[in-house]
Amino acid sequence: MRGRTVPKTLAEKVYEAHVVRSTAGEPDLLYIDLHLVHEVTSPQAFDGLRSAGRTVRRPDLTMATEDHNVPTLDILSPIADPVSRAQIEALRSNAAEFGIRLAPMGDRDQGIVHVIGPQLGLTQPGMTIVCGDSHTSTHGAFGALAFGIGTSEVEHVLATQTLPQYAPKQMAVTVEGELPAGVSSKDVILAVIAEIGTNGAQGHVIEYRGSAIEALSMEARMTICNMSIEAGAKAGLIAPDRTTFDFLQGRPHAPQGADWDAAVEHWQTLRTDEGAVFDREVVLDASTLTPFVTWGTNPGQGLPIDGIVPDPADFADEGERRAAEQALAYMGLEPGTPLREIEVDTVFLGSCTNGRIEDLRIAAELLRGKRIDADTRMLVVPGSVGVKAQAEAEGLDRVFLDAGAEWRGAGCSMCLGMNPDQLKPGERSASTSNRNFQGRQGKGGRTHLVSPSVAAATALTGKLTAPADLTPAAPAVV
Ligand SMILES: CC(C)[C@H](C(=O)O)[C@@H](O)C(=O)O
Ligand code: SF4
Repeated sequence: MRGRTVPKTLAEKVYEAHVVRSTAGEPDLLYIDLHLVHEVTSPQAFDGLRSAGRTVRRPDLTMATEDHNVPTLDILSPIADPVSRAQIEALRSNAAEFGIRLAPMGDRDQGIVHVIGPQLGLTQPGMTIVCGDSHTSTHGAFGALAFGIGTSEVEHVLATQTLPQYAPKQMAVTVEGELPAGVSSKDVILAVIAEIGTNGAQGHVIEYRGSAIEALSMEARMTICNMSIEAGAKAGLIAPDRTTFDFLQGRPHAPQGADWDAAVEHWQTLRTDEGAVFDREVVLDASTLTPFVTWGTNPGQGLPIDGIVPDPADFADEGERRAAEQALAYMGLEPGTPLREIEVDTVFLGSCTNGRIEDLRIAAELLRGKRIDADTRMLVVPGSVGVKAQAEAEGLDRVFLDAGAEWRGAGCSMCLGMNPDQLKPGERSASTSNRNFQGRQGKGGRTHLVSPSVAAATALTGKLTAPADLTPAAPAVV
């Protein structure tokens, strides 16, 4: 009888293919295929290399960009904030000293680290990808095992191109059926986090699968994988398929010619085996989902937009009740208020969650020929210079400007306000980013996480609004 191999998940396959050393009682040593670097989490790592007299082991597998601190207006003037300026300057001198490719402000490849990796075709199926940034999970949309690391680990990867790791647990999020019109992958992931909580996937890699996931574009898949970390997951991934290969083909770093064919042949094997065991599984019916918005101060405090601000007293769990009380006090919200009645000052369309071309197209379609609410400001910040150029080639910048929105340069921007794009104390935003923590978008700022279409609809009315609310009711049949 032939021996049977144990069925494996996709994440297990990618992990095991990269183990270069495994010893009982010790972490495995994992080979890293791609190391992305930005200015916030790298300065001490380079300092460490320098003081140990070490070099970067594989500069060719390392790529740096400026994103968190970059101004989105007037990028040619010196950065006013001394901390921001120092981080950018440190990255520039470190990249030059250690021979690492850098996309600085003004470069055509500059942008948010998780937007440029896929855009350049650096992100590929089956890879291990790390970055000193929690939203590295974004790259899992290509069937890569991609996760955030700390600054000391950045130093380790720079020096050795490897990382000590323990095998993560496996979780499946299966979404079957068809998403209703106006419901996006952002709503799916907000619904998942609302269901399992911000620690629900702790220690796990999530594989997203099912017919609703397979039907998503790469941009939409990236949005879902991006927020895996907000459910506490180590990483999130999706098996590569035709959609993945079509997205990658022809990109600057994608394999070409015969190498491309060989790569696709290999990538097609990157699937979870029949019978592979997951430690946890969550199943969602796509047809029941609606636009989701958050009302609180963590990404799990979200509800369908048809809902009302919850009453903390209704939470059975003591911890959740306290968290809800604190969240409502910070957010300045009263229990029972319909979510649709919440007025915002600012709409932010951008970030590594929803700052890609498809996100801008979706929002622009809703704004075309209309004016945003007179008391609401809308900031549109493309995720990269490449996304900005593409949007301008399609005339989307005009659509946003004609609607009264601001069209900015590429970067993280108001996602976390490390640059001048911030909320003032007490101001409220509808934001397509991924975190609604206290003070995240500026001290005292209040954030409601939404999808790009809810962001655009909200900009038009000045209140949290679903795109379907804008469509005039169909005439009654006589
Ligand atoms: C600055 C960086 C370390 C941080 C992260 O790791 O996620 C940032 O990108 C964020 O989104 O909060
Ligand atoms: S856009 Fe936001 S979430 Fe993404 S890397 Fe930048 S700060 Fe972090």
